[in-house]
Amino acid sequence: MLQDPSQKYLPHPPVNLPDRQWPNQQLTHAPRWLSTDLRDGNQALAEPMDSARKLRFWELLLKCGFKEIEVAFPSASETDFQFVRQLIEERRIPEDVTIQVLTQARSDLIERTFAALQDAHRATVHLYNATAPLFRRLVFRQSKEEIVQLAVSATRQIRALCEAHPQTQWSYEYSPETFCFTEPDFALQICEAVADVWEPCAERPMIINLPATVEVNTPNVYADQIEYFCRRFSRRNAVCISVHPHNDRGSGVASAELAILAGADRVEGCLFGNGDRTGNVCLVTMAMNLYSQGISPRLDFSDMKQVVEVAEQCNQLPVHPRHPYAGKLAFTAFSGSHQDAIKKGFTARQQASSLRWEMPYLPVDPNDIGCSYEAVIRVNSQSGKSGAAWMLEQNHGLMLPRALQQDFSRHVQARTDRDGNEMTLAAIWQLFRELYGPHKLAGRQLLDYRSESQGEGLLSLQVRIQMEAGVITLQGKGNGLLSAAADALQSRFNVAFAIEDYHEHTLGRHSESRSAAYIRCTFAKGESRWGVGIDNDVARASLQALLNALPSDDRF
Ligand SMILES: CC(=O)SCCNC(=O)CCNC(=O)[C@H](O)C(C)(C)COP(=O)(O)OP(=O)(O)OC[C@H]1O[C@@H](n2cnc3c(N)ncnc32)[C@H](O)[C@@H]1OP(=O)(O)O
Ligand SMILES: CC(C)C(=O)C(=O)O
Repeated sequence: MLQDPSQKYLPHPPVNLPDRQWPNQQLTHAPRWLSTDLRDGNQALAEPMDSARKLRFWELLLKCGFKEIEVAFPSASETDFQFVRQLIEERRIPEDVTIQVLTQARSDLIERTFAALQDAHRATVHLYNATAPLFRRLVFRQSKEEIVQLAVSATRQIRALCEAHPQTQWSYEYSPETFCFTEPDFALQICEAVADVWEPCAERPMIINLPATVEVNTPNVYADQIEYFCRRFSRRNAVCISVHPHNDRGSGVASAELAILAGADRVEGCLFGNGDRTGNVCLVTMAMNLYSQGISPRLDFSDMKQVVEVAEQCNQLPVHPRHPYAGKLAFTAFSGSHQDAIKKGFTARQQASSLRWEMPYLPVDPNDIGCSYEAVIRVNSQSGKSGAAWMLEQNHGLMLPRALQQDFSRHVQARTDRDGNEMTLAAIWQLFRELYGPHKLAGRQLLDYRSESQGEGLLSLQVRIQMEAGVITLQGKGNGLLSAAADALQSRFNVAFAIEDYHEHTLGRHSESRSAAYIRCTFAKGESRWGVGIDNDVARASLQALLNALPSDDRF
C-alpha cells in the first residue's frame, strides 16, 4: 500500500444540501422490494444458474413474499430468455407478482427483450445506461447530450413496443447506472428527459432507480444524493423512486436505509447480499432490521434455514456464519458475560407476562425465524458459569444452584483450557455425571431405604447401598432423612462431614415428573463436594445426591 494514497485516490465529492431533512426522519414502514437475485445476483456467479436452479430460487422468492422480481437479462443468454418464456408459458407467475427484465439501450437487445416478454400478464422493462463522467469518457466516449439521447431513444422504442403489446400491463424502470458518482444535476437532467418520453401516470407506471453501482462514499452522502434528486425531480409524485445499493465499502444496508429516510420508495437487492464484487444490498438484513424495530417487512423469513439452504444451493456460495440474522453463529454467544446476561434474560422472560422481547445480546427472537435456542449458548474457554448451566438446564432440565454452577464452571474451564476447543453438550453432560454422579455413573447406588418416626422429632433410617464390593446395609438416626443418612454414613465409615447446602426441584411439570436434588458436603480441612441425584421420589433423589457427594477414596 502507498504511504500517501492521496496521489492515487480522490474522494468523491459530496452533494451540497445544507438543509437536508433525512436525518430527522424515521423508518416507519417497509419499502417496496425488488429481488434481483435472478439477474444482478446471477450475473455475478462463476456458474450462472441453469433453469432448474433459477426455478428453485424463483419458488423461494415467491414463498418469501416478493411481489417484484427481476428474473433475467433476456438478451444476454438463451438460458435467461428461455427462463422468462418458461415462467410465462407455464403460467408460473402469480396474479399479484410482477416480473422485471433488464436491457441495455440497444435496439436489437430491446427487441429481443420484448420477444421474451410476449404474452406476459404484467411486466416491468428495465433500461440502464451509465451516466457518470468516467463512463461517458472511457466506456461510451460520448458527450452528455449523446448519453441523454441514448436513453431517450431507447425509451421511445420501449414505449412504442409497449403500446404495440397492450395485452400486457407494462411498467417502465429507468436506471442512470453509476448514479452515485454522476453529477447530481446531470442525473436529474437525463431522468427528466426519459420521463418526458415515457410520460408516467397511473396507466403508465414508472420507476426511477438510482443505483450506487459501485459504493464510493459514506451512506450519508448517498442519502443526500437521493434527497437532492427527490426534491428537484419535476414528476416526483408520478414516479416511484427506487434505490439499488452495492456493498463495496461494506455499508450497502446503511445506504439503503438512509436512502429510504431520504425519500426512496423501493429497494432492489439480493438475499444475503449476493451480487457483483462485494454484492448487492442484503434484503434479508434490511427486512429483519425493520422487523427488529417492530415494523412488518412484508417479507416472510420464518424458515430462515430453508432460505439459506436454497440460496446456497442456487448461488453455489456459502452464507457467512456471522451473516446478520441468518448465519449459523448469528445468535450464538461463547463469551461468559454474554451467556450470563442471556440466561438471566430467558429466566425473566419465563416469568414475564408481556410479549415484549427484552433479551440482552439478541436483537430478535431466533424462534421467529424458525431457529431453536440450541445454538444460542455454546461453551469454550471464553465461557463462564452460565454457559454450561444453561446447556444443562435447556437439555436436561437441571437448574443448578449458583454455587454448583461455580463449582462446575471451574472444571469446565480446566477442560476447555486444556483442550483448547469447544465443549459439546455431550462432553459437558459426561463431565457433569463424572463429577456429581446423577444416573448410572454413581459409584454408590441407593437400592432402597426405610424410615420410621421415633417420636419427639427423631427419625430412624435403614438404607441398602450397592457398593463396588457388594451390598451394604446402614442404620442411622437424626431429626430428618438427610441427618439420619449422614449419621449412618459417618458411623459406618468413621469420617466427619457436614451437609452445607441442599436444593431440589422437579424436572418437568407433570405429576409423574422426577426430582433433582443437589447437596454440598464439607469435610475436614474445608474440602467441599457436590453430589446430584435424580429420581422419581424426592427422598431417593436426596439420598442418592448425598451418596454422590462423598469422595470415591479410601475414606469410604
Ligand atoms: C451495473 C450492471 O449490473 S449493468 C448489467 C450488466 N449485466 C451484464 O452485462 C450481463 C449480461 N450482459 C451480456 O450478456 C452482454 O454484455 C450483452 C449481451 C448485453 C452485450 O454483449 P456485447 O454485445 O458483446 O457487448 P459488451 O458486453 O461488450 O458490452 C459493451 C458494449 O455495450 C455498450 N454498452 C454498455 N452498456 C450499455 C447500455 N446500457 N446501453 C447501450 N450500450 C451499452 C458499451 O459501450 C460497449 O460498446 P462498444 O462495444 O461499442 O464499446
Ligand atoms: C442496472 C443497474 C441498476 C445495476 O445493476 C447497477 O447499477 O448496479
